[in-house]
Amino acid sequence: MSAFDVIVIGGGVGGAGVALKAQAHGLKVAVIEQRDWGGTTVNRGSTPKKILLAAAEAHRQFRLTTFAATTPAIDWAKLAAYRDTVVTQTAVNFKARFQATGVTTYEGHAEFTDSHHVRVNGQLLQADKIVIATGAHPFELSFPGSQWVQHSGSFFRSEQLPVRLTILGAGIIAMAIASIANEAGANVTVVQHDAVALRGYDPELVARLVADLKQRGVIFRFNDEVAALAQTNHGLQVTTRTNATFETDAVYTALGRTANVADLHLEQAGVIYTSQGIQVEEQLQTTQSSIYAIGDCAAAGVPKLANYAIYQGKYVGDSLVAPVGFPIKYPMPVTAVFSLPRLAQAGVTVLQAQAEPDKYQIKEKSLAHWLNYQRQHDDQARLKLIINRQNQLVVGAEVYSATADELINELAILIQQRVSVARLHDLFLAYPSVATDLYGIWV
Ligand SMILES: Cc1cc2nc3c(=O)[nH]c(=O)nc-3n(C[C@H](O)[C@H](O)[C@H](O)COP(=O)(O)OP(=O)(O)OC[C@H]3O[C@@H](n4cnc5c(N)ncnc54)[C@H](O)[C@@H]3O)c2cc1C
Ligand SMILES: NC(=O)c1ccc[n+]([C@@H]2O[C@H](COP(=O)([O-])OP(=O)(O)OC[C@H]3O[C@@H](n4cnc5c(N)ncnc54)[C@H](O)[C@@H]3O)[C@@H](O)[C@H]2O)c1
Repeated sequence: MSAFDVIVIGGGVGGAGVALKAQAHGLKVAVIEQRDWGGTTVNRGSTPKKILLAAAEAHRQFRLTTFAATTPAIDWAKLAAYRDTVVTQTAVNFKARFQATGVTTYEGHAEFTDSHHVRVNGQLLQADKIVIATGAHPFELSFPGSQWVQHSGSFFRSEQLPVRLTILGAGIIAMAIASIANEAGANVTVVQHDAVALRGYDPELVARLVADLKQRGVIFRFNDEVAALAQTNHGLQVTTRTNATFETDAVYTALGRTANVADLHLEQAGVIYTSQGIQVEEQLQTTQSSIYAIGDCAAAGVPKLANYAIYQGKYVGDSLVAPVGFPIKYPMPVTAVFSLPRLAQAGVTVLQAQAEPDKYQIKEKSLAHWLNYQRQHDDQARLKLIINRQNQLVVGAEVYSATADELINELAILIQQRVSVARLHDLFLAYPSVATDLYGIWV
């Protein structure tokens, strides 16, 4: 039987965060991966998404900025081949990094036999500490014809662009798929069961994005759900709860994700989980103190995002050598929706500020007249800054623009460093750039 100081179940970004930290601390570490090294992020999430998005973005920029009579079409087959090359190479590098640093890798499905033992490919492994980093899978729906439904990951790895595609859910993944597919020439329909798209983001900025996508031809069906799908000679016939019918070629779900816990035999290890994921306390220990859970599989009360999974992984990697003795403390939240244009937020949100008007003031600024936005025809670009009324410091920001993901990171640095206008003006930056616009927009 092989024995380790730490076994990590799951070779995604969270698992890598723990394993590489623990290894750097001199521990003997094993990582077990059952499917693809790099997990969701590398294989079905942000890596393939951002490759496809680059093409859609270039197409949109060409259309908006060149005044050309026609825009060349995206060659989806070649784009897909390039995407697969990048994904494959990234996954290979992911595994190679473990091996280069001395982490032992296993390929196969891991399951607990007790709180210190895990079985993989019939082999029993033992460890003092075990970290569960098994991620999550797409939420499934069940209705007549639901066997024709694919997951969002299938869109990001598709070989062909469907002519007509339908997305279930109007969340963070749906908006990225709708933006990419629409720009690449597909007819897109988004079905959202209630009236709220991109829950948690400023509804006014979300309405701008929805209106923008509608104007480009995306159909939104709010307050509706798909009730049945049937195969026809021409594709799939969709019937909704409100009895609307339409034809489509592919249906993708983007309805949220459920923790991967079912086949780990957690009961053998004394680890409790709920529908939210594996129960963890504030130092990410499960109900069995030698076992931790991190990333998308843990019910830790934070967004299920790659940056949180990595942060939790590093925290646990440190705790394994010397218990930190204090709860995990998360940095200020910073997130982006990779739609065209993008939405991004940092710190206190507009919705939180609106709920506490005595505490926060919201300052809204159009960005459209700044050169960086003019040159990109980004004429809807907007920024909302949240100001703490007591000390007049900026504590949050939301941005709607083609480059919102970049600006939000710059704003996040200013917010976290509590940078004053005077200090910002002392900074010497390359001009003209998105960063130098900050001279004019910071309060
Ligand atoms: C389409 C999409 C786009 C996204 N885009 C972004 C983004 O832009 N920014 C962002 O921050 N986040 C994004 N996310 C979220 C991000 O991908 C996840 O938060 C992140 O992957 C979580 O990392 P993890 O290590 O917890 O899980 P995962 O990356 O899912 O890794 C878990 C690994 O564990 C393996 N595993 C599971 N069970 C077992 C077992 N029993 N034995 C062995 N191995 C097992 C799985 O095969 C998997 O490889 C996106 C997600 C999706 C689906
Ligand atoms: N840029 C990023 O940071 C990024 C990008 C993609 C994914 N992610 C991560 O992936 C997770 C999953 O994303 P997602 O877009 O699948 O989930 P989501 O929670 O963002 O959105 C799901 C949407 O589907 C709706 N919905 C639920 N049931 C429905 C039904 N039957 N019919 C129609 N609509 C229905 C929900 O109301 C919600 O609006 C996110 O929570 C996030 O953690 C992050």
